[in-house]
Amino acid sequence: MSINEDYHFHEATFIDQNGESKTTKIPVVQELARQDLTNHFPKRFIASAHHPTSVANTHPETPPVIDVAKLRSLDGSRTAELQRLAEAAKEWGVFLIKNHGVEVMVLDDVKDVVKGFFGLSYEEKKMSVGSYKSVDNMGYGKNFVKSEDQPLDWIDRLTMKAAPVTNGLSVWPKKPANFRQAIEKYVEESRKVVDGLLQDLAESLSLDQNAFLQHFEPEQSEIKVRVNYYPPCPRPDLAIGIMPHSDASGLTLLLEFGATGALQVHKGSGWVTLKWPEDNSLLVNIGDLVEIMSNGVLKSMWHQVRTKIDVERFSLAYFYNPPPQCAIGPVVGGSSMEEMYKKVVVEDYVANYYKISPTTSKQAIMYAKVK
Ligand SMILES: O=C(O)CCC(=O)C(=O)O
Ligand SMILES: [Fe+2]
Repeated sequence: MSINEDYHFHEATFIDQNGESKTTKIPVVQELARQDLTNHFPKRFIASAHHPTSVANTHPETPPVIDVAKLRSLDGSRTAELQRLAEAAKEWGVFLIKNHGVEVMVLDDVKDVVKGFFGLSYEEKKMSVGSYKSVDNMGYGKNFVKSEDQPLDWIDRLTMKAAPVTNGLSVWPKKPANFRQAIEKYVEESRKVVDGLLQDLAESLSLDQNAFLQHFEPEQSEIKVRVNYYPPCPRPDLAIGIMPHSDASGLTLLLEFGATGALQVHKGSGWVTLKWPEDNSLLVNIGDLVEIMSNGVLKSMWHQVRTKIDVERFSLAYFYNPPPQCAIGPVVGGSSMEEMYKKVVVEDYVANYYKISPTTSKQAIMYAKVK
């Protein structure tokens, strides 16, 4: 069987270094993965030269687990849990939450519709999903593609704007029929969780409880939902699921299922593989915008996703941002701390992030740093 004819392509349009608009075709990884690639792994997916695998630690670790029930309790356990939260957020930039209050049924429905969507044929997926024209990195199959020769991620993805609700931009899949309903229910429930965590994080840093949350105006704040599907990969030594990046969000809430032990965070001098049981815990990571608001006391997480040889993995990333026109800057809470970041308008920050990404190091945040 020829490896050139039996899969479809996504199209990605980008502006090249000469300012010209280019379109490149990206294989649908889910279909590519069904072929026997052992002896001719496609060159465009070889990322190992850029991201050597040897630096990863071989013993996966479970990130700190924060008990949201304790954070909400009225007894002494709240203070101790706030302290643990501050340590986790500062030391890891990422933590798991349990007892978060999002119901198991809601999570199960999300898992079902996501699996259902990726279970459709390519034609059905395309027919089921509308398109975002000229909106960066949104829609089905779009990726951080900025050139013909960059290594491609071993991933198929679908990104939607879940809030504010707009009629002009809609890529909600029509199949499975309850896709939108299931994700919107999850978004509604998770929002309470992330709003609470934004307050807890501020409080844990001895700031006013609403120091971060005040920017997340309920009607205009943005929630993007990205569904990631990583098919089994015959060469995890060569390909990467998502290349290293930080998220251009305030907070990101991540649900993973199918497999664990693929997300890696950069900690200390190397990559740490994160592994956790599929027990409906959710992972929270600090995004660039909270790094700015916290004046760098919290650091957005530099992370990447590895591929796995024998199992497929799914994740759903929920990116929570203040309204696009909102200006954010460091909250130093009356302390004498020098401001290390400038005030930035959220949409300008995000536009710059997409303009320069992908990057090989944490560069996007430089846009907001005081030189
Ligand atoms: O799949 C994951 O674990 C992480 C996904 C991610 O980093 C992203 O979508 O930005
Ligand atoms: Fe990410």
